[in-house]
Amino acid sequence: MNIALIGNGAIAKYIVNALTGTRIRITALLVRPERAAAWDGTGPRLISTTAELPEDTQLVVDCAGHSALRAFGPAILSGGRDLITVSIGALADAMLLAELTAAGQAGGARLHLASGAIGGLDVLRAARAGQLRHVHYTGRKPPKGWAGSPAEKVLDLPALKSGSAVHFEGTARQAALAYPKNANVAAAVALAGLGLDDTRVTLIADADATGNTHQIEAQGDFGELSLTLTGHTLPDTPRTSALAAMSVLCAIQDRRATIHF
Ligand SMILES: NC(=O)C1=CN([C@@H]2O[C@H](COP(=O)(O)OP(=O)(O)OC[C@H]3O[C@@H](n4cnc5c(N)ncnc54)[C@H](O)[C@@H]3O)[C@@H](O)[C@H]2O)C=CC1
Ligand SMILES: O=C([O-])CC(=O)C(=O)O
Repeated sequence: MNIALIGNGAIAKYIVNALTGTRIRITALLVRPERAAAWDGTGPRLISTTAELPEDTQLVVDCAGHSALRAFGPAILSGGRDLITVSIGALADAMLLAELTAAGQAGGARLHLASGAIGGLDVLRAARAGQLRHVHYTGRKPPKGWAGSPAEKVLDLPALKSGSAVHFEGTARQAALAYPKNANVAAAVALAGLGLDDTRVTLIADADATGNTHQIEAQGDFGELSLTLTGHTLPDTPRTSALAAMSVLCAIQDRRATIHF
């Protein structure tokens, strides 16, 4: 199978590394123009437009973030290529969601949402076939994991040396739009379950946290779900859980499996 990746950051590096020497070939990395212009000819080819995607590319994988999904997603789908994304919070923008849906329908292609840094989405998806009454997601990271996010406006993150502080409470849609690099899990939980406007979200900076903790509390006709996942982060970034990168790899590998979840 031949795939292209969007992005060249922490998640993309994990995927490139994991796929090296396997039967899944990376045809190109879609990156910002200045990065593509500086390509030295080693490693996967660097390109900056979807028009440059090598013809034999069967699948594109977004590991870059909301702006990249917005910039490249519609053209990839309308061009007939399936797309896997981790930038799930971008779908909180109703116009982008409509654009991606129309592009997929026009091109006969599908957008697959990687499960990302959380588990339990299968429970929520099945549970909503009955009545799902309440879903609350709590995301907890060490202060440095929230650097560059709106948490900086609410808290003095470097000064938080012990204990924890809430810096966001609201809906999953509000969280996803305000925290593009930190609330994709909130959006995934919402899209799997009660939806972006009815899923409650709490985001916490915790000086005592050693990794990123994700909690789901849900109730409905199915019963009750209480899930806590304490994730290790990727070596390149204190912000991103390793499981997010692993879920992308899993989604890619699933494309080749005859029997899969
Ligand atoms: N679903 C989930 O559970 C998670 C989702 N994410 C999403 O994945 C994204 C990537 O995460 P990391 O690899 O840790 O970030 P990173 O900052 O290490 O890497 C992002 C890469 O994408 C590139 N990029 C960003 N916007 C671009 C654009 N418009 N065009 C071309 N290249 C672009 C950057 O230059 C960089 O190479 C995050 O921004 C976040 O939105 C991250 C963690 C968990
Ligand atoms: O990687 C994580 O732990 C979660 C994250 O950043 C997100 O939800 O966007």
